[in-house]
Amino acid sequence: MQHPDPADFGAPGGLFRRLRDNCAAEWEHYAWHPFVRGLSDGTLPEDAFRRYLVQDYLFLIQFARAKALAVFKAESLDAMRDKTATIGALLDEMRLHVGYCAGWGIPEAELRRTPEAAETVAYTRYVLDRGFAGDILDLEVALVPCTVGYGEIARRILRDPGRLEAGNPYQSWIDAYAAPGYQALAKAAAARIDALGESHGGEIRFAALAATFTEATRLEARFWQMGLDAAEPGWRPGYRRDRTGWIQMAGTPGRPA
Ligand SMILES: Cc1ncc(CN)c(N)n1
Repeated sequence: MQHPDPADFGAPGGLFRRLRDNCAAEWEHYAWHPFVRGLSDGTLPEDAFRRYLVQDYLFLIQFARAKALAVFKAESLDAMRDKTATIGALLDEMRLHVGYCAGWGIPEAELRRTPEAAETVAYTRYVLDRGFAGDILDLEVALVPCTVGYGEIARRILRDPGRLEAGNPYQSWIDAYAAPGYQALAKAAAARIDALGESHGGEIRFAALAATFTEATRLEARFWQMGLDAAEPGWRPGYRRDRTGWIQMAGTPGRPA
């Protein structure tokens, strides 16, 4: 476990932090999953990352649908405007994603023809279902582990003593989520949960909201695992394959060899 981040998301005592703290073990498993540690130290097998990238494209399409549902469910005209802007930002991000995948040797045609993995279907349809069945707070709580989680993950990686910076093949992915624009988006998402908690009965509804948040967090971790399952078995963070088998990389201050 790492030290607390001074620029943490959500207000102390606010609904976002209460939801996150309520599922601390599940959140830790998501935010510091072996996949994430492999991104940080650069040892994640490329097959795992490619599998993740393709499925993330499919995920983002469904995520845009969920954001559109949030416009429909929004509690005010201002909220409708804000949500509409985030859909625009997401659709722009998808264009970048297609270019990024091309850089990893994955053409757009492959993104389009690949079927969704069971983990992608489970996560995205779960979020949509919470939104269809509930109100704007139910939907935003199902969405928030995604937005804030990646903001926190990028910050954890930047503080990781075992991080490989120079020559890390995943550095541009890390940079995208550590960027001020994404960090501001994640902060706003956590603040919105706090505000909706006040206006929409977060206290009295806590048990149901916590169940949704925890399930979405678990499904995020399953999404990382789906990527890892595409790699050759036996990989662990800090290890690389050579002709003789898995070998541990040289030690760093944070990760002894
Ligand atoms: C599965 C997943 N979760 C979160 C994010 C960050 N918006 C993402 N791109 N993909």
